[in-house]
Amino acid sequence: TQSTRPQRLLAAVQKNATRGDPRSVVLAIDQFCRQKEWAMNVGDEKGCILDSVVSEVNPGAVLELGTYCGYSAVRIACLLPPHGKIITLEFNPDNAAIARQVIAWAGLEEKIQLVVGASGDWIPKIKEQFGVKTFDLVFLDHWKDRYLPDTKLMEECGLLREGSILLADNVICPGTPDYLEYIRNSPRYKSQYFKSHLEYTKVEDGLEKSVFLG
Ligand SMILES: O=C(NCCc1nnc(-c2ccc3[nH]cnc3c2)[nH]1)c1cc(-c2ccc(F)cc2)cc(O)c1O
Ligand SMILES: [Mg+2]
Repeated sequence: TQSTRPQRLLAAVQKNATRGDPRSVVLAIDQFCRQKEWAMNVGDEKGCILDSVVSEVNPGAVLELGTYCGYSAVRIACLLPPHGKIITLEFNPDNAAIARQVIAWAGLEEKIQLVVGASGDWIPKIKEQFGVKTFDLVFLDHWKDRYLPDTKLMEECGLLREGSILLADNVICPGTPDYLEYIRNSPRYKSQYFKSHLEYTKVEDGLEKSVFLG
């Protein structure tokens, strides 16, 4: 039977990356996506912006919405402080199964908690289920029409504190117009746009970084 793109991406990781070496996993995925098949990872160009934000925030608790194959979860987990953890949410169980194996190849199972399900269902349960008070950093990279409702839900569930950082992928392509309009006009956020390109292409895209002011 025909393999899927995530399965071929995992095979490239297992062939070209060194077990337990997260940076070699990131490199193997970027090479696969540049040389073989495009895939919707945040990628190397926007990934450098992600790295700089993670390093600056030095987060103890990270929430990622939209795991896909685990590329950004691995990239973020590499840079966490010793007790830092990331909870990452994936909707599609087949993608989650691939992401688990990518995360295992990188040797980051202890730092990355992968959860399968819908953000709207999970966000209200995170505090009790995972003993998290608030998140220092949230990386939004899931369905683009969920960025705004899930941001409002995180506010309502008390998952954000004064100084929490939201970093949103794809605010230009595919685009998240309602989220951008809200976050850039809300007195409760201070936002900054980082112009870049859609992963592995010359198409414009960017990351929107927003500080929750409480
Ligand atoms: O759809 C994307 N990403 C979403 C994956 C996901 N993985 N998990 C979820 C989830 C997780 C919990 C959820 N709860 C409710 N919906 C949920 C969706 N969503 C995406 C698409 C593109 C893209 C650009 C140009 C094109 F021509 C085609 C595609 C680029 C990107 O960087 C993306 O991130
Ligand atoms: Mg994305």
